[in-house]
Amino acid sequence: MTTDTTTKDATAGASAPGEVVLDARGVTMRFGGLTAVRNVDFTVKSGEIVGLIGPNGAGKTTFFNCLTGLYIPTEGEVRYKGNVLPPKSYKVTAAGIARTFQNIRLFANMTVLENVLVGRHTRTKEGLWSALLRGPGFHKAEAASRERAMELLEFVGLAGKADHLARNLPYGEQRKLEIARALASEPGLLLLDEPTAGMNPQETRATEELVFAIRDKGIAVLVIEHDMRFIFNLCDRVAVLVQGEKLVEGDSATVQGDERVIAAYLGEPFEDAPGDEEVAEVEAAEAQAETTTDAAPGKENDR
Ligand SMILES: Nc1ncnc2c1ncn2[C@@H]1O[C@H](COP(=O)(O)OP(=O)(O)OP(=O)(O)O)[C@@H](O)[C@H]1O
Repeated sequence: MTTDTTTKDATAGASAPGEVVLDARGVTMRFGGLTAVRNVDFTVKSGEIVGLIGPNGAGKTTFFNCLTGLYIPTEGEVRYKGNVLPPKSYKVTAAGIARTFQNIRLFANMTVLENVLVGRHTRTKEGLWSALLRGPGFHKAEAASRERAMELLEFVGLAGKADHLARNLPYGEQRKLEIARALASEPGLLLLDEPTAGMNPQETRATEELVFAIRDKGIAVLVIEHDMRFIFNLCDRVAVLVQGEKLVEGDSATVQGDERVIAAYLGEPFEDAPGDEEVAEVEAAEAQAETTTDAAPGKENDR
């Protein structure tokens, strides 16, 4: 049981159901002449799992970066629980938004437990002097942090590997560890950037279960992913970005059935798609060719 006041409990970042936790208004991000994200309005409420999808280069990661203080939007603003985001990513984490990255960013030569402890630094109040002097306050805080880190490892299924070096974990477990480290900052909103990239189907299903369990703790989740089956199984709501703009937003069925989404992924249907007449002509020509071949003596031996 966690008793120390320097740490928060498992649901510290949780909010009342239905409360808007993330509110992005008119977010635009330009890089020189290129507009990567254009005038996007977007909200996430507590208790929700929201998906962000779109073809390559649609602006998903850029938008994520605008939500985590990595980029300051050229226009528009982002609020977390009513407050405009601070312009530094560590301050955004401290405010309650945690994230994982498309390319895993662990401390490879630290243990699994140490990686989670690093994620807790925004939630411990012990200062430099306390750490240097290693007084009773420091030891108490450290014990509480370890206890919480172990709880999180238990939650993601890695408690048995707390002492392993992060670099020795298989790929799927490294992704779980990243999630545990993000949860260590006790967020109210967790952003996952392609959490199933490179995973096999079993690992993907396990990740789905893990995300549901995170949501059940009262943490809102926003996820970017290319695996459509994963997204449509998982999300209460899905937004589609295309060329930096939000094209469609709705529940899975609405988004899956929207012709504009299909067109954005597959390209517009051919204007001159072959009609019945053309198909009949081709079939007739093929039949004719077959007859000619069969009739030609010694044809088999010519090959
Ligand atoms: N730092 C940057 N400087 C200049 N252009 C950038 C920068 N970051 C992204 N872009 C451009 O912005 C556009 C959107 O890129 P972004 O990576 O956000 O798309 P994405 O939807 O995440 O793509 P993917 O699914 O391939 O990861 C692209 O044209 C990209 O080249």
